[in-house]
This record gives sequence, structure tokens and C-alpha cells, in this order.
Amino acid sequence: MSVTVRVPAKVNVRLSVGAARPDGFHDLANVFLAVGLYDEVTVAPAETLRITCSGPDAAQVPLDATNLAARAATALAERYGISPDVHLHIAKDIPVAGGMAGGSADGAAALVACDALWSTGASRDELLAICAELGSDVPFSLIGGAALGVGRGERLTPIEVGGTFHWVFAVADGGLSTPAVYAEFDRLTAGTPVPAPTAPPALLDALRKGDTAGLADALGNDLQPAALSLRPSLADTLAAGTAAGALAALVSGSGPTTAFLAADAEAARKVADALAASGTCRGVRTAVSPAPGATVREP
Ligand SMILES: C[C@](O)(CO)[C@H](O)COP(=O)(O)OP(=O)(O)OC[C@H]1O[C@@H](n2ccc(N)nc2=O)[C@H](O)[C@@H]1O
Ligand SMILES: Nc1ncnc2c1ncn2[C@@H]1O[C@H](COP(=O)(O)OP(=O)(O)OP(=O)(O)O)[C@@H](O)[C@H]1O
Repeated sequence: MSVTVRVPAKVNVRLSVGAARPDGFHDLANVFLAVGLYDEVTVAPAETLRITCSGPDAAQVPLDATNLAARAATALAERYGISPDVHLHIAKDIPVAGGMAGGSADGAAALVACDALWSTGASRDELLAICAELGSDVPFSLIGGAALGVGRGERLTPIEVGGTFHWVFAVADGGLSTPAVYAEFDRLTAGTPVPAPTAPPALLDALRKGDTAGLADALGNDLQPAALSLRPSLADTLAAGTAAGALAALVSGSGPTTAFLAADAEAARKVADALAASGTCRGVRTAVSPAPGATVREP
């Protein structure tokens, strides 16, 4: 018997970052939007806990106990006194270390898959609490759709989305480390007061109405200067997408993936073609939002 769970990537349509807290994390007002690029995690009983991974970026994914899918299986097994001996296979399509929460997605998917395999009877809130222990982005990967995340991003309030948004993502060469980007944010803001993080009402309104132009006007990422400081070439990618007609361009989360909002599917194709020809990125993907959270696939 095996269980397969499909789980989406995310883009942060507004990432408002406050000052560093005593525990090293930053308080956020983090507006997540799930996008239709998916990993799939399949779990089956096995002799020992082991992980395999397939897909173009598979070589960059750790296959040991540090993999978020393994950590999720172990955390759930410990909570319910179950043996964590399973084979987890990750079919990876989300860019690795790209600021699209690929590892977090696999953690949430493995949790939902193991929960179904073991019939633990855990409530959604119990699963969300385990997600929050695994990482700040993991709870959102479980719920999908759109949500405002506060605290370190793990305390979620779902947001209704009233339409479809068309995105283009430019995948960069190599990843960026999330802690390194937050550390660069601290360096760049040292000596200046960092305001409390907020999510602007106009952005939440644009999501609720499915208003692409309104969303384009309100997109923002406080980590963008830090990501650009560590990877200055991303400015060329942002400029190439904007010149090709994207309504707005920004770094996705901690980067280095860049995200471009397009008016419709045809405009997205044009932006994608121009980015692919620009020589400013390793690859280009198109996707729509919103997308559902971690979901068991029926056989
Ligand atoms: C950049 C984002 O992807 C935006 O959604 C997230 O804030 C990062 O979430 P994540 O990758 O799940 O991050 P975690 O695994 O929880 O933390 C990794 C590291 O990122 C930094 N970190 C993360 C979240 C946060 N609110 N403040 C931080 O300073 C800390 O250095 C932390 O040690
Ligand atoms: N299942 C996994 N898939 C990918 N990376 C993983 C996984 N588990 C652990 N990792 C580790 O996490 C690091 C970050 O990978 P990930 O793809 O999650 O980055 P990210 O998309 O930038 O994350 P975020 O947007 O949440 O900050 C990788 O370099 C890898 O070492």
C-alpha cells in the first residue's frame, strides 16, 4: 500500500519583515499565495526510513535525516508512538533553494501522506502544529490557497482569492540560503529603525477581488534588497521580464527565483519567451494561482 500527496510551491506577494527577535527569527506580515508548480511525495512501508528523489534538481536534495520529508515522518511517528520506517519518494518539480518553499512543501506532503498511511486520526490543528515545528513556511504548504502569516510566518489566517493570477518564474543558477538572506537584511538595515511588519489592505482586497492590476500595484518583498545585494545579477532578470510586459516583477521570498505577474495567459507566454531568450536565467516556468494545499491523490 502507498499514499501519494501533491503539494504546491508558493510566492510571497507581500513579505513585510520586522526587526530580528531575540530568538534570531524575524516577525513577519507574510502574504503567501500558492502557485501551480507541484512536488509529489509518495510514502510506503519499508524496512528502514529511506528517501529517494527524482526530477531535474534531484541531485541538490539531501537524502538523509535532514530532509524535511524525513523530519516530518519522524515527528509524526514520535507523536503517535509509530515506527517511522517508510520509503519516501519525492518527485521534485519545485526549484530547489529557490525561495518557493520546495523543502517546506515536501515536509507538509510527507506529513499528510504518513498521516493517511498510518491512520493516526490527527486533527488538522495537530498537523499544523507539527508543521510549525518543522519550519516557518511549512504550515502554509499544508493549507495552500492564500494566507497571511504572522509571527515568524507560521500563524496563518486564510485569505479568499476571487480569481486566477498568471505568473512567470525565472529560475536562477544556484540557490540562495534563507538564513544568509535574512542576515543580509539585518546588515542592510543596521542602525535604522525597522518598522513593525504590516500587510496593506489594498493587497488583501486585490486578492479577494481577483484584481490583477491591483495586485501588481501592491506586490512587495522586504528581502529583495538583501537578495539583490547577494546576487546583483537578479536585477537584469527583473528588468528583462518588466521590458517584456510583466505588470510587476519581484524576488520570490528569499530568492533567487524571480516572479513576474502577467495580465493573462498570453501575456505570461510572451514574458516567459522573452526571459528564456534573455540569457539572464537558467530556466523559465509559467503557473497560475491560487493552488490547493497538500492533497492526497486518489489512485
Ligand atoms: C523567506 C520565507 O520563505 C518567506 O516565506 C520564509 O520566511 C522562510 O521560511 P523557512 O525557509 O521555512 O525558514 P525556517 O526554516 O523557519 O528558518 C530558517 C532561517 O531563516 C531565518 N528566518 C526565517 C523565518 C523568519 N520569520 N525569520 C527568520 O529570520 C532564520 O535565520 C532561520 O534560522
Ligand atoms: N525535501 C527537500 N527538498 C529540497 N531541499 C530540502 C529538502 N529538505 C531539506 N532541504 C534543504 O533545504 C534547503 C533549502 O531548500 P528549499 O528548496 O526548501 O529552499 P527555499 O525554496 O529557498 O525555501 P524557502 O522558500 O522556504 O525559504 C536545500 O538547500 C536543502 O539542503
